[in-house]
Amino acid sequence: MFTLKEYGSSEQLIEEMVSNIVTELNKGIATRGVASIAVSGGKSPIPVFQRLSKQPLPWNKVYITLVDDRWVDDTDDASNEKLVYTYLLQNEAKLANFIGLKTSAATPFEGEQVAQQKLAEVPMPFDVLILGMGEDGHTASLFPHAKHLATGLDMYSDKLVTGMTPLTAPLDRITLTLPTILNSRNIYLHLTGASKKTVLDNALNGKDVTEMPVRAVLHQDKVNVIGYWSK
Ligand SMILES: O=C1O[C@H](COP(=O)(O)O)[C@@H](O)[C@H](O)[C@H]1O
Repeated sequence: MFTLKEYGSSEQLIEEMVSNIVTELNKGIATRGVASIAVSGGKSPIPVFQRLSKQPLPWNKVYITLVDDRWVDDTDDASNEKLVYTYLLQNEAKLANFIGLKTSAATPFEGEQVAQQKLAEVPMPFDVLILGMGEDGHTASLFPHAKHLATGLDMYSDKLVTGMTPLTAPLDRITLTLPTILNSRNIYLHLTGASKKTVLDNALNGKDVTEMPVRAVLHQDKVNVIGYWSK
């Protein structure tokens, strides 16, 4: 089920989203002794990471991973892993356990197996998984009309990750598959700006997941998805 929360300012959105993340991570730690969160890359998460990194939590009991990454070196500005190190694994959150998806393989397709083994260290279901959405309707690195999209969307597959070559963006990627994304207790879809609201409305009003892969997350009844939107 999808619910949209709209905020008057991005500051209000970030404050509430971070407070909800902290609540869910604390709940996970109280119940299971550990908690996990999968985060997106791109630009939208930066202020969330900055605020989250300062929250008092038993961070040594928190596992952080990525929903996707670009197949670039971790020193490259396009690397989502670099983004997490720069903005989230700071301050209090320095103590968290981070498990990235990138490996030393030459391509994400060759790296899938090792990435999958790394990911097995992260407690699942994720307590929280945060998604973004591109103007083309991609989420994580599930890209419209991409060759490996069917693999990524296959709910009967036991693959945790798949390589992806987007047609609408540069760089090969590795991404969690849809069944892995939906193996979450809470999914938050973080959107900023009027144009993303229009894209979201289009996604909610149509069914073709090949055209807009984010629909596979919006139109499912396995896990509640909360959209956080502000101008
Ligand atoms: O390429 C990517 O883009 C999306 C959206 O990023 P945003 O900056 O427009 O929010 C992101 O969710 C994904 O993780 C990233 O790899």
